[in-house]
Amino acid sequence: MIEMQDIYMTYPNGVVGLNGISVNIKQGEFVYIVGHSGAGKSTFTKLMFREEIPTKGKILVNDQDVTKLKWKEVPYFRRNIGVVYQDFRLLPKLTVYENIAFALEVIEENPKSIRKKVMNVLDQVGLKNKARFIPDELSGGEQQRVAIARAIVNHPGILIADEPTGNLDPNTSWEIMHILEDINASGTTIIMATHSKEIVNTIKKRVIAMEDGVIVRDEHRGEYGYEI
Ligand SMILES: Nc1ncnc2c1ncn2[C@@H]1O[C@H](COP(=O)(O)OP(=O)(O)OP(=O)(O)O)[C@@H](O)[C@H]1O
Repeated sequence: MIEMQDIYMTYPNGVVGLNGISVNIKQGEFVYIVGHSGAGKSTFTKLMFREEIPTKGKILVNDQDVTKLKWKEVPYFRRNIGVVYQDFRLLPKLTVYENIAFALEVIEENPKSIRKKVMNVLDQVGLKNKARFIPDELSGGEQQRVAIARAIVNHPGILIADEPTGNLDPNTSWEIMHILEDINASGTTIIMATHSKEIVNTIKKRVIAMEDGVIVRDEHRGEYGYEI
């Protein structure tokens, strides 16, 4: 469960990112965040995994107030949240296997359990045969699947996807969406910021629309609602 209570966020340079947001997202929901560029979508998601701290307001993730976490508590808190980005953000010199294993090595798992988890998650995203490749040897869609595998290898309760199909062609985008739907079907909450009208209007989910740092629409099985 994610609960935001009256959240305001002003960046250090004075730009207002969020201007009074309250929202509840239940475990297992799939939520699209839509809105024009600069509306506050990324800011909204960054607050959930403590990439940013609000200027005012309370954010509860599974009853824990994220705004009150000490720096040393942040890595442990983030184990329950996977994040994927438009530009994949894989480590270019590491293989697919190593990119995913890295996420487990930093939390001191034993090598045998790491191998099992990495191969299982690669199987889940259909990339078992590419474990030894480096990111440059993969298509954009494959790189995004690796990024998703890395994000879910710890079985997080929440997956945040910030424009995960933004760099992909339509066919590849649908493949990524089907992977996200499968992950959601296993109980993971998915929060996805997107500019894709076609995806939002085809795979119907809750839609939160933002403008100028506030929520202007929040609908169950909503529409994209913008002409972009
Ligand atoms: N690190 C930052 N420092 C200062 N201002 C920022 C920072 N990040 C975002 N902003 C500003 O905050 C506002 C909201 O930005 P945000 O990135 O959340 O929008 P967005 O809806 O995700 O946009 P896009 O669709 O282009 O990704 C914008 O005015 C933006 O310029």
